[in-house]
Amino acid sequence: MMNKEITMLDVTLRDGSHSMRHAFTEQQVRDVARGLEKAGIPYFEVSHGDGLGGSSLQYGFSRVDELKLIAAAREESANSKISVLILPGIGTRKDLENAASAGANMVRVATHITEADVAKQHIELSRNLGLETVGFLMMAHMAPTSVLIEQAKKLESYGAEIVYMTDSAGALLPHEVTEKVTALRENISCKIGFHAHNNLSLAMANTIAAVEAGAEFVDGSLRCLGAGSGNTQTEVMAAVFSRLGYKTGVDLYSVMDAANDVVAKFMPRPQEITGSSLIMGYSGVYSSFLLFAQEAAERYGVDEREILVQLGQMQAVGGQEDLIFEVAQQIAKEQAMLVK
Ligand SMILES: CC[C@H](O)CC(=O)C(=O)O
Ligand SMILES: [Mn+2]
Repeated sequence: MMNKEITMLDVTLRDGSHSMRHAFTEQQVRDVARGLEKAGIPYFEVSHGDGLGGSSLQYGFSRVDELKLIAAAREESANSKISVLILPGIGTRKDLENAASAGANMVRVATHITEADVAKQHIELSRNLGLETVGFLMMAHMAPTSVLIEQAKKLESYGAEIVYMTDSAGALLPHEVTEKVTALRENISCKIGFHAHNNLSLAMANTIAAVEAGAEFVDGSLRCLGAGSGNTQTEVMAAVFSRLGYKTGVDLYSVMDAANDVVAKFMPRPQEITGSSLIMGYSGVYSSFLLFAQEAAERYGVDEREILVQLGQMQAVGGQEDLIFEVAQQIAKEQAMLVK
């Protein structure tokens, strides 16, 4: 039986920005965009890893201005729609207007799982600009399903047309995804999306669980290029959903070519599940903290896993990147006291 449709959204050029230390060149973006367009990927996202306006000392400076990258991607894609991510408090109304002028069709307004209230203004603006509008709830493992539902209802009431549940830490297990997406399906009427990270090697399994429970939009990245161990692998997802009898509209060989002939050629390291990214999934730490934790571990001579475990215990959230260095410094101090 081949009927059920799902919509794939590729985040290589946004979540992959974390893994690239925000150093995408215009040529890389053009090549990936052309590959995704050729493969028939219906949506792909282009922004700084931390969303519009993310280029900063706190999150890392972009090598090339994201508006230039969005405009370049637009030139390469006639059919694929371009999404941008925005975190209220980082990206401004002006950033959103500029992204729309540069060619964005969709805006995903991202907040921590308990903070949907702060998305209202950006969702309303996005709707007024005529953009497809998504509410994107991050770090979903940190709240019970009742809170997820309450927050999703808020996003829907502000005008979100799609609500995403985001496993930012790659910490959710398949039965938890099933339970949460089922509850979303029963409680909101807009479409549901799911975004995974592969820190526990569960991104594909969790994405299947989400779709079987009612998600219609699913994120992936080519060769998993994304924060932590990366995302559900786009080209694998195209193959798996085809085997499961879903229609994606994506051409398998072309999307494999984009992954292997384009992205694999410039990615700085393979997206493996290392000791650290495994701990991120295990302890529930924001995937984009990975490279910061590695840097902090090196600077203070401590085990990066210790830093991540403590960040998990502290329930650190996005925006608290400076905490990573404070925690590393504290661990180093404690270790020095023990030696004395
Ligand atoms: C910092 C934004 C973040 O990378 C968004 C995202 O993809 C996630 O929470 O997984
Ligand atoms: Mn992500």
